[in-house]
Amino acid sequence: MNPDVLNVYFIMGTVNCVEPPLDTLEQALQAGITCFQFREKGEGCLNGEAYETFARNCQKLCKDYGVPFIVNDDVELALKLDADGIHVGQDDLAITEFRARAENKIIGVSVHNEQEMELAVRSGADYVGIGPIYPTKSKKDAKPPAGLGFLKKVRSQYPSFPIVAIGGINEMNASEVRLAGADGISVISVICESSNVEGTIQKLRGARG
Ligand SMILES: Cc1ncc(COP(=O)(O)OP(=O)(O)O)c(N)n1
Ligand SMILES: Cc1nc(C(=O)O)sc1CCOP(=O)(O)O
Ligand SMILES: [Mg+2]
Repeated sequence: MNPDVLNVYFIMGTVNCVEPPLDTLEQALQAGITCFQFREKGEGCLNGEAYETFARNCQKLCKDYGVPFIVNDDVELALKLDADGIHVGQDDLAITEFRARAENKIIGVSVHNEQEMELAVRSGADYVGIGPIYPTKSKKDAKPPAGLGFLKKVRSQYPSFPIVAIGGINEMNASEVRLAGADGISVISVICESSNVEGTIQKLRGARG
C-alpha cells in the first residue's frame, strides 16, 4: 500500500467523542485526515442496528471525501459493508483467514515485538500499527508505553514497510514519532477532544522526517 495513506490516521467511536461523532468525523475529513478507522468499542458503545447504522454513516462520509474506511476488529462488518480494510490485533482473527475472504482489502495489524512484526509481514499485512508509544487514556487494556525504541528498530529492519505509530500522540510529539520512522500517526483523543479540529490536524500533519 501507499504509506502516505497512513499520514494522519484518525480512529473514532462514539465513546471517544465530546461533540456529535459524525460532526467530529466530518471536520476531520475536511481538515485532511488520510485514513479513518471505525472503532466502536468500550463501555457504553453502540450495539446491534445502531452500531451498523453508525458505521454506515461514517463510511458514507469517508466515501464523500475519498478517505479509506477501515473497520477495527469486526471482520463480518468489514465484509458486509465492503469496507476498504480491517485492523486486527494479536487477539483478533488471523490475517491469512481474512485475506482469503477479502483479497483486495487493506489489512493492518498491531505488533509489539520482533516476532509479531515478522509474522505480520510474512502473513501479508499491508501495514503495521506500533504502540503504545506514549501513555494513552483511550485504550484500557493497552500495553505499557514502549517509547520510540521499538519503532526505530522496526524501521531499521524494514526500511520501506508501511508503519503507523499509535498511543498518546499529539501536536507536540508527532514530529519526533515521524523522525523515528513512522510513515504516519494514528490518534483518537487529540482529535476527538480538540476545540479546533482543523488546527490540530494541520499540526499533526507535518512533513515526513
Ligand atoms: C492503527 C492501529 N494500531 C493499533 C491498534 C490497536 O489494535 P488492537 O491491539 O487490536 O486493540 P483494539 O484497538 O482492538 O482495542 C489499532 N486499533 N489501530
Ligand atoms: C486504539 C489504540 N491502540 C493502541 C495500541 O498501543 O495498540 S493505543 C490506542 C489508543 C490511542 O488513542 P490516543 O490517541 O487517544 O492515545
Ligand atoms: Mg483489536
